[in-house]
Amino acid sequence: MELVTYPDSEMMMIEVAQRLAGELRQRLSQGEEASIAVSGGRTPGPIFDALSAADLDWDRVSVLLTDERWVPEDSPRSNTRLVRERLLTGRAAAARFLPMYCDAPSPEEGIPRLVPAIAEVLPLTTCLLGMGEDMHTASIFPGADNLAEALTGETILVPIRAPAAPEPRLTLSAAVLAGALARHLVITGPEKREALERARSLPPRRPPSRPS
Ligand SMILES: O=C1O[C@H](COP(=O)(O)O)[C@@H](O)[C@H](O)[C@H]1O
Repeated sequence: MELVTYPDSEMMMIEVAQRLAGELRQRLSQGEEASIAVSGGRTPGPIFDALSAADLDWDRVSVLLTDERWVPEDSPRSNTRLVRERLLTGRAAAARFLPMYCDAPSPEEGIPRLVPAIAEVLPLTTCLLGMGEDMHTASIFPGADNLAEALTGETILVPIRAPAAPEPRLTLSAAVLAGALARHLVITGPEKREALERARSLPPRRPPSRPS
């Protein structure tokens, strides 16, 4: 893992957006389609603002989330809502969005409806991850009910309930995230830096195999 630090977060957000756009552009120059999974939460908004203006063939790009809270799209907690408002706009409005929420009563019941479209765009061209101060990334939370499956299982989407998460969630598994051709974890502030160091000091798990 290459650790890059920036003097200010504005510069970081712009540079990360440029790197993501470059990875998508390179992939599109080699093939028909590209895919990007992005985190939700409070951090990535400025990256989305910059990325949405990138000059690339967005109509050949699939956009999905790394994880979603099981709330309808009009909820302020919806990661989908953030992506629609800040990323799928401007030039990027031409991209294809693959949902990670549907009107099923639970994530478990939604999975069969959501997985087929996601399976089609794997491996991901690139992936933008965030991290919480409790070390969760995507919605892979310490203490989550399905933590082992999320970390070492071979499924694509994993339902998650965790003490620190107010609602049920769906997350891409570590296998899908690890299978991305490029991965970026973006954090800001000393608390998340400390969380990152804690996470890096943990013993490694069995590396996930790529889902079929
Ligand atoms: O709940 C979530 O949290 C993480 C971190 O979010 P942030 O608000 O601290 O930036 C995010 O990466 C994840 O996608 C989201 O669902």
